[in-house]
Amino acid sequence: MAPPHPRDPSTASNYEQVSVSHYVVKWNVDFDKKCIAGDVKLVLDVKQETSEVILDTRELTIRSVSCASNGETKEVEYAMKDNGALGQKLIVSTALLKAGDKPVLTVKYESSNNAAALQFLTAEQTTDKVAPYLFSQCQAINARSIVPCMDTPSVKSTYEAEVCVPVGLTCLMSAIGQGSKSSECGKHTIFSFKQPVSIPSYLLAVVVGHLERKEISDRCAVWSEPSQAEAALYEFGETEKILKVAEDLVGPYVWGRYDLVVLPATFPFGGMENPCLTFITPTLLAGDRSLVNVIAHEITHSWTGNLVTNFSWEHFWLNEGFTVFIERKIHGRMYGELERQFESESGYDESLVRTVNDVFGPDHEYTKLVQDLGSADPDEAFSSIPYEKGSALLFTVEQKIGDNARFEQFLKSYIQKYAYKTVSTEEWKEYLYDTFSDKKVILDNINWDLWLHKAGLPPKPEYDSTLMRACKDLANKWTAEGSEAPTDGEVFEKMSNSQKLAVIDAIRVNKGIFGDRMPSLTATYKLDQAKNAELKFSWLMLGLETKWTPIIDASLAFALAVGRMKYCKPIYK
Ligand SMILES: CC/C=C\C/C=C\C[C@@H](O)/C=C/C=C/C=C\[C@@H](O)CCCC(=O)O
Ligand SMILES: [Zn+2]
Repeated sequence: MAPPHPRDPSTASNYEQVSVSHYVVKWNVDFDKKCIAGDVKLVLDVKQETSEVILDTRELTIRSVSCASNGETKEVEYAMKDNGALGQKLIVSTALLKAGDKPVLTVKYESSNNAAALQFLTAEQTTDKVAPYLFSQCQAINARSIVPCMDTPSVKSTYEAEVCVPVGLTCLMSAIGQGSKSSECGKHTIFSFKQPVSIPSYLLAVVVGHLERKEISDRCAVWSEPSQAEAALYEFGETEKILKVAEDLVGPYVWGRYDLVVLPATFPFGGMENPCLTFITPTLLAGDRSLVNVIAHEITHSWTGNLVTNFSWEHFWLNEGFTVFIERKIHGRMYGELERQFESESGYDESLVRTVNDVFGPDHEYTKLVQDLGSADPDEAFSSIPYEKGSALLFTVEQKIGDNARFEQFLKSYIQKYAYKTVSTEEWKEYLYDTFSDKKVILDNINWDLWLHKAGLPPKPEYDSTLMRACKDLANKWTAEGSEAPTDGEVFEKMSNSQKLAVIDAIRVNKGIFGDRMPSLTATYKLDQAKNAELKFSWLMLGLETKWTPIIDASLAFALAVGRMKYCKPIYK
C-alpha cells in the first residue's frame, strides 16, 4: 500500500487540518496602480480540530479578516509571518474549529504592484498597441501573490469570481464566463465567472485586454488581439480535431469549454493549461500549423495535470511526463507511429541530453525525476527533465510490457481512478503493478531507483529511428570529417518542420566539426527566412555556438521580440 502523501514543502498552509472547498473572488483591476484589490471568501472544510487557519501569501496587503461560523460573523485576529522564498504566511486565529465544520473566512486585501503572478502591460507593449493588458501565470506558486490561499496542488477547490475592469476591455478567466454588466458609474465592466470543477490554486488565471474571439467549434474558440484573429483562427483550426483524438485516448472532456487565448509576446511559456482557457505564446503563429504540438500538450493537461494532479511540485513529472507521453500518442494517431517515435527520440536526444549535460550537469538534484525541492521556489527547478525524462520512462515501461493497446487502456483507467484527486509517484507505480500483475518480472527488471531517484541521464529507450536517421544522415553531410557540404536544399525542403529542426539540432551536437559553414548552411536552407520559431531559434543558437558573429544582431532582435523563456534564456546565456 502506497504511503500517505508526505507534506508539500512549497506551502505554509495547514491543509492537513483545514482545506478550502470553494473561493469567491471579487477583484478590481487597477491598471494605474498595477495591482488587484478586493476580497476573497474561503469556504473551509475542517478536517482536524484547530483554532488557526494558515494561508499562503506573497507581498499581499491584508486589510481585514472575518470569520462566519454557526451563523455568526466577526472580525478575527491575524498575523503575517515571513516564509522565506515561499512568501509570507497569513495566520488567522479562529475560535476552536471542529472536524466537519464549514466556516467561511473573508479577507479584504490588495496585491502589490509587483505581484509575481501578474504582468501589467502598457498599450505600447501589446501587439496592437490599442489598450493596456493584464495576464497572470500562477504555476507553480504564484497564486499566493494575487489571493491569500492554500497554494498547494494538494488542495482542490471550485471558484467563482467577479472582476471589475475599465470599460472597453474584455476579461477572461480559467472558468466558464457568466456574462458581464456595466458598473454603476459606467466607467467599468464587471465580468462574472464560475469554475464548477475543483482545481488546484495554480490553475487560477485571469487575462484582461482588447480581445477578439473567433469560433473554432461549439466548444472551442480562440481569443487574441484583433490583428492576430484571422491568423490564430487558421493556426489553431484543428483544435476540435485534437480534442476528439484526446477524448478517444483518455476519456471524456469534463471542462465544458476549451478556448485558447494568444497572449502578447512577453508571455514566458509556450502554453499554460489553465482550465477552459489555455494561454499560448504568439510564437506558435508559424503560419503552417507546424507548432500545434503545444496545443495537443495543453489539451492533454485537461486530463493529466488538471484532473489527475501531482500532490506536490516534487512529483511534477506526473503532470508533465504523462502529458508529453500522451501528447505524442495523439501525434502518432494523427500523423503515424513513425512520427511518434521520431518526436520521442528528438525529445530525448535534443531536450533531455542537453538539459542534463549543459544546463544542470549530470549530478544535479534537479536532473532527478522525483526531486527534493526543500524550501526552494519550484520555479528554480523548472526544466525539461520532468517532461522528457518522465515521458521516456513511460515509453520504456510501455515498450517492456509489449502491448501498446493494453498500456493505453491502463492510462485511461489510471486517469479515471485518480480524476479530481492528487497523486504521488508511489501511488502511480503501485497501480501500474496492480494492473500488470502478470508482468511483475518485467516491471521488476526496470531500474526504478535509477529512473525515479538518481540524477543524470536514464537509459535511452529503443526508438524506431527511421525518420531520425534521415535527419542525422543529412546533418552528417555538414559535420562529418572531410565531408562535402550539400549545395542545394531539395532534401531539406521536402522534410517536415520537425525533421528540419532535428537536422539543425544534430549539427549543433557536432558544432565543433561543422566549423565555419554557417554562411552556406544559412543560404542553402534559407534559414534566415524561417517562420517556424523552433527552427529559427535552433539556427540562431547554432550560429552563436559556432561564434558566427553575423548571427548576433538577428539573435538579439529575436530575444527582444519574444518573451518565451525557452528562447530568451539560452540566447542571452
Ligand atoms: C521540477 C519543477 C517543479 C515545479 C515547477 C512547476 C512550474 C514552474 C513554473 O515556472 C511554471 C511553468 C509553466 C510551464 C508552462 C508550460 C510549459 O509546458 C512550457 C515549456 C517551455 C515552452 O514551451 O515554452
Ligand atoms: Zn505541460
